[in-house]
Amino acid sequence: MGKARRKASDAGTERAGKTASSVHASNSASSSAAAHPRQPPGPDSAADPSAEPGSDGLDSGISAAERELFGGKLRYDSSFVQHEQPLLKVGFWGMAKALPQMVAVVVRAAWAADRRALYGVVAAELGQGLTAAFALVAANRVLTELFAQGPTTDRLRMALPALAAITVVAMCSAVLAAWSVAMSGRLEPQVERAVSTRYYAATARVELRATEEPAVQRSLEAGKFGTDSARRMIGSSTAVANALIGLAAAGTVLVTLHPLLLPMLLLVAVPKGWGAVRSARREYASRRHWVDHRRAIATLLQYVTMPHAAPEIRVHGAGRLLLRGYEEMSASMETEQRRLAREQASTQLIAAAISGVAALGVYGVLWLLLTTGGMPLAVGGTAVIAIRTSTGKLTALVTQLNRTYEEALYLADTEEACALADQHTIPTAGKALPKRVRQIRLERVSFTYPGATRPSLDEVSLTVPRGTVVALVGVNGSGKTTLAKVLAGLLLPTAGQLWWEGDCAPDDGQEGSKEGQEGTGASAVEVREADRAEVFSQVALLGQDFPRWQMSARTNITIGDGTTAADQQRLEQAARDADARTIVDGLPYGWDSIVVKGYERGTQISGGQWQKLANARIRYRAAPFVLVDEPTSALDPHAEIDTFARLRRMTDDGTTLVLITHRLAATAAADHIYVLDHGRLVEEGDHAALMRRNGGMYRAMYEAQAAQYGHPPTRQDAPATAQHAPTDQAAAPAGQAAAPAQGQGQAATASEGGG
Ligand SMILES: Nc1ncnc2c1ncn2[C@@H]1O[C@H](COP(=O)(O)OP(=O)(O)OP(=O)(O)O)[C@@H](O)[C@H]1O
Repeated sequence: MGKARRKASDAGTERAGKTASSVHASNSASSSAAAHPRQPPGPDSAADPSAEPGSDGLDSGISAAERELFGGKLRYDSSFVQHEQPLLKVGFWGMAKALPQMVAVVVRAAWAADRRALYGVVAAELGQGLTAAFALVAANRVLTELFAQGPTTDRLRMALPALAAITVVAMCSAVLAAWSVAMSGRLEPQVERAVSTRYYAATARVELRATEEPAVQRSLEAGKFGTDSARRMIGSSTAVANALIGLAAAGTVLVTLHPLLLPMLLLVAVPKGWGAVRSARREYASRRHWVDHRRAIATLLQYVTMPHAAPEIRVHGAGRLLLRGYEEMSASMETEQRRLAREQASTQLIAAAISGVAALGVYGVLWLLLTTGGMPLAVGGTAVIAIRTSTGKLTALVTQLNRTYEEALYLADTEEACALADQHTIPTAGKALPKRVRQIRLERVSFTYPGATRPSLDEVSLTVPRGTVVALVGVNGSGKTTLAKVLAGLLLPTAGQLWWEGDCAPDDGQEGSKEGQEGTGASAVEVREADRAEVFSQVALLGQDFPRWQMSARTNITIGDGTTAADQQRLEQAARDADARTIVDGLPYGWDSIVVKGYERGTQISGGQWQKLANARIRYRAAPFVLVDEPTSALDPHAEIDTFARLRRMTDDGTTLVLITHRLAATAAADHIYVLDHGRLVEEGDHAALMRRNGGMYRAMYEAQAAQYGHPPTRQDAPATAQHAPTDQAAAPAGQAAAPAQGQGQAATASEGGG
């Protein structure tokens, strides 16, 4: 029993740890904690674990260190705690009634994953129940022979067949138990994989906007914890089945031997069952109440060993602060564990005492029956054996039922998350894009993030013509990144329309042509109706905080095209184009080097080198629309100028570059510049035109930057840095001519405000 409880506890700790890593991975953890401004309890509350958990479960149990380090109780906004109360509320019979439904979920998953293994587990468990019943019958036979009249040797000889049967049955039982272990060992990882694959595949297809909704976010987060619950449920359901079958077998044999034996068995077993339930609940309640504390401790320790925190840990003395917090918070945990152990011990003692009294009564009744001739001695002996084995089974049943129920709640979260993910999934069908996309055009596009009070994009109208460099400029928070995500089809406009416009092949029967354009060979598909997979296939993205895949240098580039097998030639070309080849040459294992430390073949690369790899990744993708957000923020001046020149050259083959950068020297070479402010398009034009605009936002930003170098620019000239940009503007790609008339009256075009 203790072992089983320990296991359940481990599972909980594992969960807490798992969440801790999420906390640690996301800066939002602390902000989330801050989002729950609670009045902290007095400093003694942690040291007074005898105090009942707070009614809201939030305020009590906080230590001084936790308050100092986290500004309050560290409560991660994860709904993995949402089922803790129901579990505590549901009684034993409630659990028992819910059992078939719970087990059905996992049986269905097992059935789909590996039927033969499932049959194997079921057969082995049924077989074990039968062998247990057989063993009791054989034991009864042995006792009957032993208590019979006659010389001892004769009685022993008579008992031999039954003894042999017991041996054979014990062997069969051992083989069946081993078979069950082997089959469930085969089944468990398959079920876990099936559930995980379903969950992660569904999650990866969710619309980006939906993931911004707190309810969806929470549900998807909660679903994570049920993936390994499916595996654990195989074990716990098997244990429940085992205990049930064993009990049924023992009960049947006992009733057959004497009708009074079954109620007697229950009299002994029920107190133990009560003790098990009470202990499991108390442990669960304690874990629930202290889970945040555990997680906070885990977070502290993770920081101590995290490479990116290492400098501050040493130089700022942050390590000392964390370790002090750890010691204090651990001391609170130890006090709680001592309290729990004391209470568990007393429950065990009470249960054992009641059970002992019941056993005394039972043995008294047995004695009475035996002495009055109401029961043969052999049957009495069998009853004692059955009572002993059955109490063990009943205790196991209660513990495992508790555990199965808990796991089933987490699994239900996963099921719910999958259903929600399916509800918000990116559609897999849609209209095909024009064969030759000429431009992306936004018509009064607005976008508001879920829960936001104001739009991040406000009626923006603009055009991104194929084969040009389009720069998005604006102060922090003006909506540039949001606009890039809308252009990429990741965020759908909450209002307005986004058109992918181009030419149809003469006879391709293209649907979605705009009215009035049919028959002209022109076509436009609105993004909501478009086949989104096709939209994504047109786009390469390099975000501000691009992912740094903890994988090989090769994969960090080839992952740019996850739909095809890695191509070495394409890889080499992409690396050369992004000036990343020299980085790979310097790595100890070349392309196979893992670009983070901590693994074999692992090595650390610099921030700028990461950025070059990411630049190579978008080249490897070879998509016609490339959206880059601050692609040079970590590069040295020469590398920066060179990278912008290389990016500019991408348009030579008709690729479109949407460039977001605060380095206005680079935007000077763009074909068209859109200036955003508070989500609105406020200016547009090329650099020279925008610089002629008196009081213009672009000009003000540009001049502020240039002044840093002590060389205020003249209004018309392109800056000196821009001259480093390739001079291939002369070979302006088709479609560029359409660029200046894009703002459609919303933004002040540079010529309007020309000074
Ligand atoms: N996930 C989000 N949820 C809610 N609001 C968001 C989210 N992302 C951005 N915003 C808000 O939208 C607005 C525009 O943000 P965006 O990241 O597009 O600006 P930006 O111009 O790219 O800024 P920066 O120059 O700092 O990168 C900001 O007010 C920001 O707070």
